[in-house]
Amino acid sequence: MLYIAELISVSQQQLKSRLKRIETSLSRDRKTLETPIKCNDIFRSLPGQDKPIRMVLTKGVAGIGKTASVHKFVLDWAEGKANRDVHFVFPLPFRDLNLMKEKQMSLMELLCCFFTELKPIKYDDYKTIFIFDGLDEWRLPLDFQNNEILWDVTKSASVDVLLTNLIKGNLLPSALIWIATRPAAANQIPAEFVDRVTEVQGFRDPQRAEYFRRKIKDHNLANRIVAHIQSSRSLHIMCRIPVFCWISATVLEKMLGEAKSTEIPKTLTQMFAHLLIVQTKLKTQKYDGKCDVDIEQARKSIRSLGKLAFQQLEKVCTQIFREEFGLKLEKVYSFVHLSVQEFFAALFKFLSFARENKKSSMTDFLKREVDRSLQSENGHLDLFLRFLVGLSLKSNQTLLRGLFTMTRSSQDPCEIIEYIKSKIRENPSPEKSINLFHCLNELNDQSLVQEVQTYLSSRGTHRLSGVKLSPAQWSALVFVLLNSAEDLDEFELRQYDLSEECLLRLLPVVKASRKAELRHVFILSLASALSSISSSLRELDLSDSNLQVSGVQVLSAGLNSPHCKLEILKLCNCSIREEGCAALVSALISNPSHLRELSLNSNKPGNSAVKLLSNLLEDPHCKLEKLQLYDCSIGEEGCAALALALISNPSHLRELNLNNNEPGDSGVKLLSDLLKDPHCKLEKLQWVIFDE
Ligand SMILES: Nc1ncnc2c1ncn2[C@@H]1O[C@H](COP(=O)(O)OP(=O)(O)OP(=O)(O)O)[C@@H](O)[C@H]1O
Repeated sequence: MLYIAELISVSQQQLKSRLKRIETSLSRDRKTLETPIKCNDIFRSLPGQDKPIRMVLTKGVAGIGKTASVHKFVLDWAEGKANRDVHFVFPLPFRDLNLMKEKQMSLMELLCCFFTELKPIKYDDYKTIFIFDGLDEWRLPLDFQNNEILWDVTKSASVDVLLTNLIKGNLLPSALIWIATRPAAANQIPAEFVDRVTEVQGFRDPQRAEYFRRKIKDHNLANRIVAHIQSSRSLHIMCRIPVFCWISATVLEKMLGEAKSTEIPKTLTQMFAHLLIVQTKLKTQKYDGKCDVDIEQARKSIRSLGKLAFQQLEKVCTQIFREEFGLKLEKVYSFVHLSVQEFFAALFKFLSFARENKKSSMTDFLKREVDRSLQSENGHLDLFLRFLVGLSLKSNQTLLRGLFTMTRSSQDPCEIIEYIKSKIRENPSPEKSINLFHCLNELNDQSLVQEVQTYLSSRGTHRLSGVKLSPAQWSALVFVLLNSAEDLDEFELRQYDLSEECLLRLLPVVKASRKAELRHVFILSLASALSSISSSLRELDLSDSNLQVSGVQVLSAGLNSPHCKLEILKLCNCSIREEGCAALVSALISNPSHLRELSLNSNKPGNSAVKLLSNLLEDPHCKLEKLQLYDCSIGEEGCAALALALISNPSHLRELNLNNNEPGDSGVKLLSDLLKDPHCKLEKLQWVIFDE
């Protein structure tokens, strides 16, 4: 273990320059703020985390690779490459569990149904993992409060009762549980039962390129596809999601591989329209053994698939086609991906309108669909709407003319563009307005986006200061920032405007960033960002804000939320006094906070608050590893309390900065003794004392 104790007398000038150096080196030291976890290590605690992990909730948007991660986990275990200490892994997709939703059975019977070779044994004696994939597809409520309590694995109940009891740990308490879900359904599992929340974040640049190079055998072609995707902003963004990589690879391999030059798809509708053409040709050649597509037959099957897709989408029943042998060898069919279903549904709706509805105009039809999608709370019609407006464009209809004859001429898109913009101006939720921007993109309208891009194009800080943005422009800004080609690693409010309005408007961007710097701002709204289940904020710097007691209290409420994932909190020079400090400590002490680093430099917590802080360090929930209390007027009493706490066993603290305080002789003595104590885990302690 490395002890660094600085007990030196230096002049104030020297001290300042030393501290400057320390600060500079600290700010250069930008560590990864999110901890990447390999899927095989999903139940493994990270260094410094003592609590065993029983229940993991993994979130991720459609097609990002949740099921792929689950399959990899099971495969590696089955091949003995990982988790060799685990005796049984039971993958139970929610989609298949739906087939059992009417039945009454015991957990044991349920398992024997899925795994026919299974013998009823005492699973409590074995290390067992249950994996439930696709919570978003589960069709029954999970009533954790009112469902009957079940302890016995041989006692019959409905499947939802079995599930709530497994998740709560009533049934097989030693079994580990992994649930994967799209974000919208994640809140069905109460946070108190979840030990770890992870997120599948898809491909970053190198992985995207690797995907195409592995999938496409011809190296030159693979490189051309990678270059094309990099050159198109929208494709580049879409390809964060592996399923879009698959679609893009299928389409682009064909298009770029052919000698004749066609316009390369840039929007989602274009890409899916090409996918339909490519797959229809492929089916004709591969399964029908013919060269030319039988147009009539293709139309018929696309229409039938479209009808099925549309009807099931309306019922929010999700998921071109995959055949599986599901339970008891019944054949189960599903769309390869929800987005494919959404495309088919939109195509069906569009063709039906074009064929049947002679009275109403296309624009009125689209307006009604825009309204319907805005009313849907869970967003299940969002992508459907994007495809629908995309299909209304003449260029996309021309693309599909080989397969369909459009009996109505397409209309000028100006009117529907204006209607969508008017809806954006009405300031819907950020998710809804982002989808409306995607719709504008499908209609090749970039006007609102270009407006805000002119503000953003000026480099430097405070670009929006003094600028009055309309609600639509704010939404456009959020859209641009969320869809920027670079991954959102760091958000700096000062780059835009240091106002509370700016912060509130850009909150969706703050939530999506891994790191946010919001210096000089007084924020009350932040608590909502911190406590939101979709918050990915790991580091927050509020230094130099006049937080006052109410500010700290609101912030503490955010910290108290089980969804808060903050690991690093900097509150330097925030006028935090005793009461504020106490609120902070009580938030951190009462819940399993993730905070590892806390900077309270240049505040005035007072001795009693320092004592509370010391209690916090002794609390078994506290995971703090680094505490900065530079220039906090801490006297002998405070130092003594801290020293005592650090001798206590559970403290994880590795670094403590007490520079520029007033420990007095006895404080200094206690701190020096502390370093000799075998219980103290400190690796770095600083208490520079300077001569006035
Ligand atoms: N790591 C990966 N490497 C290559 N392909 C991948 C990877 N992850 C996912 N894919 C591809 O993306 C498709 C969608 O992935 P997957 O089904 O795992 O997504 P999901 O997050 O479970 O989506 P949903 O919420 O819609 O069920 C897969 O069929 C596969 O083709």
